[in-house]
Amino acid sequence: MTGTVVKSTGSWYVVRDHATLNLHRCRLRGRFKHKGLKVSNPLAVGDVVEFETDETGDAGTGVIDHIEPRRNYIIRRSVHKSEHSHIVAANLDQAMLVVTLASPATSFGFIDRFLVTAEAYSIPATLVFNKVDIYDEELLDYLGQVQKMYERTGYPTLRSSAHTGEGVAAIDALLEGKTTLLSGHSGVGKSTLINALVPDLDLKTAEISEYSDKGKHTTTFAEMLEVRPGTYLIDTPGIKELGLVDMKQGELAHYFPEMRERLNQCRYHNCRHLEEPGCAVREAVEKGKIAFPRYDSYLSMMADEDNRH
Ligand SMILES: Nc1nc2c(ncn2[C@@H]2O[C@H](COP(=O)(O)OP(=O)(O)OP(=O)(O)O)[C@@H](O)[C@H]2O)c(=O)[nH]1
Ligand SMILES: [Zn+2]
Repeated sequence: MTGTVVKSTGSWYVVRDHATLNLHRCRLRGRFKHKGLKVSNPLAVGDVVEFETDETGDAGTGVIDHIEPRRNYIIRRSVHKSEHSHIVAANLDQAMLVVTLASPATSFGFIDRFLVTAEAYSIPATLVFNKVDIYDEELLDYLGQVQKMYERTGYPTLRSSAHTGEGVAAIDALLEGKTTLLSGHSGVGKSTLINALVPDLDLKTAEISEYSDKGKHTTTFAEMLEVRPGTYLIDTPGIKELGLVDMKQGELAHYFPEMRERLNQCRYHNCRHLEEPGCAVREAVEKGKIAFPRYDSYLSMMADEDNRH
């Protein structure tokens, strides 16, 4: 049978059968090895697997014996060298970042890091500006400018209020028929939004944990929630920021679309877009064609990379 992993505890996986939509608590048969991928978890939420129900075990249990090749995946890089990285989720159609300009404001640095990560994995990303119910006129005006900046770069944006319900239908429409990774820093209202988007959320999460909590290690990496059949949200509780893939410093500009399109216009092919003469990126920043906050994020990410090496 074929199914999708909707929750992983490290030792047990909850798999939704594609045919019946029933949940099965599954373990892995044998050991799975990744070619050239050093990760602590062989399977992640979103993985499509072949499994067999376990005749001898409890009803609803099974054994996974095959993993389908992934369309894409997001890895959370370990902080310490001794630790392996782990796969947060696989087979995503898009990513959505919930942010807010108030209480507490999300920094451009945080937003841009997320967008760079999504670019690196070729996953389309959307920004949702939540809590608009508490923005005053001035802040709403500023929001308009911020939205314009991201829209110009190619990222769709939405306004929402989990409290008044504004924008929730628009978010729901964007999710239709897709598997979406939902992310956001603590306090932006992600849980409140998920509650508004996923009907019977408590029931559904209870049902999933009934299957997974029987395992010993219940560290949850991520969970796939059903908005309706065919439409899924992947929540990543406890993950504040996605780790960037390992990239060479010279690659960073490729993950800023507005820089990417100008790279071949720089005088030097190995231009880092810092102080080099004849830099098309800097020129575009000076002419206002590249938004300064975006370039500023680029500079601070370059500095971070410098510190890591
Ligand atoms: N004014 C306003 N407050 C909101 C909105 N959405 C959420 N909040 C409030 O913001 C706080 C945080 O909301 P949560 O949904 O718990 O935020 P979260 O992003 O899930 O944060 P964690 O639970 O820490 O991960 C709560 O006090 C919510 O009531 C909104 O649209 N407008
Ligand atoms: Zn340059």
